[in-house]
Amino acid sequence: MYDIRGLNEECGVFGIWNHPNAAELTYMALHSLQHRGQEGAGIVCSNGENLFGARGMGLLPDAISQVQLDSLRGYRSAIGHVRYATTGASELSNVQPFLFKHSKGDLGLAHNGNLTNARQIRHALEEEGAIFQTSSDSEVLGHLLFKAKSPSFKSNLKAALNQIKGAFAYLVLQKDSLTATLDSHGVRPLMLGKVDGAYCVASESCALMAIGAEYIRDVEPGEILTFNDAGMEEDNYALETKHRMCSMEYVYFARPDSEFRHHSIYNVRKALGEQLAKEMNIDADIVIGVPDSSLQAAKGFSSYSGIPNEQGLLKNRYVGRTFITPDQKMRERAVRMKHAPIRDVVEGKRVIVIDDSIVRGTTSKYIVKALRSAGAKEVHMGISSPPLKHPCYYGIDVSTHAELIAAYQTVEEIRQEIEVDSLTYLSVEGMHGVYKQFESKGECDACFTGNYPIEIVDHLLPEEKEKKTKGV
Ligand SMILES: O=P(O)(O)OC[C@H]1O[C@H](OP(=O)(O)OP(=O)(O)O)[C@H](O)[C@@H]1O
Ligand SMILES: NC(=O)CC[C@H](N)C(=O)O
Ligand code: SF4
Ligand SMILES: [Mg+2]
Repeated sequence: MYDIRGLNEECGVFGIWNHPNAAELTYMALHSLQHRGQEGAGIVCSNGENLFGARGMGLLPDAISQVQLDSLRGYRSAIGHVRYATTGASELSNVQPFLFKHSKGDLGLAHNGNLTNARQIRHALEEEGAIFQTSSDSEVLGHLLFKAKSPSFKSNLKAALNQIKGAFAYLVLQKDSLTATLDSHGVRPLMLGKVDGAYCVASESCALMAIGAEYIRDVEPGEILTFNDAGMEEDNYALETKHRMCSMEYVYFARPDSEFRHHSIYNVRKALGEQLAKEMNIDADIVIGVPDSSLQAAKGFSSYSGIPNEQGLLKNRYVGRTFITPDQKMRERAVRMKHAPIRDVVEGKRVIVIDDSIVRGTTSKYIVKALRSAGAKEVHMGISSPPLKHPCYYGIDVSTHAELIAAYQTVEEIRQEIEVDSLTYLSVEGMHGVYKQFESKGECDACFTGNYPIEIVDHLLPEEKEKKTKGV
């Protein structure tokens, strides 16, 4: 299976404590997080004594059947997960939440992110006799928790969290508590909410809205929230914390109706477009966005520049993931199926087309050709994020160096390759400036700058990533 999307998402998690419809609400919330992962989904529930789970491959309705969901009805606490693999193959054993059966008590585990020292820890644990059930990085936390000696779960958890490195929003379900925790840099989003008096947490606030929950606040870097029958306990495990929220969450990954720090992603993307217009001094007749994720940036570009915003491209919403071979020719065909120009809108016009990113250049190359063949007089391209030059090790499948066109070509070379009249990327400073306007306290920008905020211990070698991408 090959995914024609240029950028792949990165898992979503949801958890709820003490609600009579825990499983159903988790299912609904996962539906709203489906854009974050389409390879598999699962739910683990607690009846106050034991844990039970259902999981499967594919989109949520394929992964969890009505019969399975019915079997989880009536349990009062649950965690759920939608997966896009970053470490470990795309197969059922790696679909989360993981459910550990142990004499110390059952434990459910759901993780969004990617650990950068999982291989090292796993190797050490295997040397001591541990037997792993999956090839996923996420499983190591479970082993560290069961191996710990203290009678206090909290102190075992803190010790384990201080051992793992990387990006993580982890949910841990036990018979008497639900724990939510974020890595010390807060790379992945996690939101706290409340519905009918029950606490819940979700990767994005759109999932809270979907179930009618109140969105209370964002979970902070290094924070541990414990929910049990006494309420919510706020704590933290990290000696040092920094805010390094993933820049690409704002640019592309999160749903536009989601809010970070109570500011909508919609408005952030519009502001990215405005900032791009400030930096891109090109005159044109119309500005169009590449649907869907770049429509807000195009709106922002238009409102700052005064150039009218039109819908010049139509997206076939039924083309997403396709089962095609990963050669360039088929990829190009798939992109052609996905976007169609509207001739009446672009004919005879000087067009500025806005996209949020260029990964391999497949989308932009096709779109430029398509706009020209529909009669566009000039085609200028504006990208509402800086050039993607480095892979991501923190839970997003931002390709290998070899697949990132900006890793080995200058902006002028890319301009020539995609055959566009001009090409402008948003500056790194411009991007951070926009996030500041929305009360963000600091962001990761490693895929643009190569400045990785968290140590990468395991170093997934480019060749290995290549193999993974090709499903070898
Ligand atoms: O340079 P490329 O390799 O073609 O990748 C870049 C494209 O990938 C993403 O869109 P994608 O098609 O994944 O999904 P979207 O419809 O959500 O924008 C991104 O928004 C760009 O349009
Ligand atoms: N994208 C993610 O957050 C994936 C979680 C985990 N690293 C996995 O591969 O399953
Ligand atoms: S490297 Fe890029 S995609 Fe990965 S967490 Fe940092 S900003 Fe996000
Ligand atoms: Mg796109």
